[in-house]
Amino acid sequence: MSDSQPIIRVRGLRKHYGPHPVVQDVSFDLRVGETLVLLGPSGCGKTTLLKTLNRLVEPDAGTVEVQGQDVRAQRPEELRRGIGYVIQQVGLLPHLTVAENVAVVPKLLGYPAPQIAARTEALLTRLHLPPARYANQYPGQLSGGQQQRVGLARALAADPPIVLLDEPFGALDPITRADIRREFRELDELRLKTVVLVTHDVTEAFELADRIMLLDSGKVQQLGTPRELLFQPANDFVRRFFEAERLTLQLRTLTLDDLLIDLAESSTGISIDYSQSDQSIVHSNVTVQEALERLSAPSTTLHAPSALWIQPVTSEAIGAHNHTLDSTKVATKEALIPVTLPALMAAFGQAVQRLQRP
Ligand SMILES: Nc1ncnc2c1ncn2[C@@H]1O[C@H](COP(=O)(O)OP(=O)(O)OP(=O)(O)O)[C@@H](O)[C@H]1O
Repeated sequence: MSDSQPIIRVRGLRKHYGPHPVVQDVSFDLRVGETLVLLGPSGCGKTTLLKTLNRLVEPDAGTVEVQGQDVRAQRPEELRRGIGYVIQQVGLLPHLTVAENVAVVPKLLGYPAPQIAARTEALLTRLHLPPARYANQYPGQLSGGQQQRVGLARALAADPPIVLLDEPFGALDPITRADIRREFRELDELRLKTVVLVTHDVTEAFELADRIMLLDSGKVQQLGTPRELLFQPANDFVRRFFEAERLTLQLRTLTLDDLLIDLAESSTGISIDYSQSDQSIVHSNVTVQEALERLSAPSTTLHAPSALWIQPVTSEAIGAHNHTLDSTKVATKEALIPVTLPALMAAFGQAVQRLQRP
């Protein structure tokens, strides 16, 4: 398999249970290292679709290729060795310790004991379960969030190139869930893997996905980046699905980079006291949400800064900034672009309008 070939290739997949179509003509390609989130209302077929990838469900029609090979040509056990799998009900073996649970698959694969021990220790450490404290505990002695981390460590133990996750954070309270999601995003181990994750949580999908597949009644309604689904919805179902959280999602999806053109316009005429000492610098790749929080949260001086200085960090931003400098002559702090709260809000509004235009 060459690098340009998809690691997962699905064509014309269909599955019925009795008379009910559960997966209807689904096709997609996944690139190595990509995270695809399957999103949609309860019962829309997310789990069924996920399980066709590791042959826990056999489709009625269509093909699934993993690493260039039709999965039907591979023995299910062998196929699953290259595919980590995490489910909401974790499924840890209660009579095995944490370390033994993590070691199950590498042991089955006959890895040497010292290699398994080193891998287990490294994974537990990375997942914030210090081995000295947790390796010899039993699942029943752990919190739900800790069990979930062990489940993830177990799925990663044999270093599979693909990981399937079915509502992996579903059983956790919202705070633990947000924490684990952040850890999950920051885990180098997972950045290199191809991940397919099932959720019905829109925020989770937007935080974790490179692309989202939004399903309804087993049919793909749209497959695209979070930004595409938000700003170029393919149909009314997609539009309605994100309606309740639209503003929050827009604030978290757009970055200051996206607003630079609009900031050039909305900053004109706003007077900024450049001498003020409480202004702080943000990189242009932060989300609008983060910038808003910075401008409205109390700073160390117990009041919010009156302005932020945006430091362009991407080549597009630097290009746009040169344009800003020419047109507005904001040259006092050459490398930085000033923004106040009203200017940020105005630019955000303009950017949303611009991006929503067909
Ligand atoms: N083994 C099965 N036998 C019969 N019907 C099934 C089976 N598995 C799933 N279904 C049905 O197929 C439909 C899709 O189920 P699936 O679990 O794929 O949905 P989902 O989108 O993952 O739902 P949820 O978000 O609620 O977990 C549902 O109507 C479900 O009842």
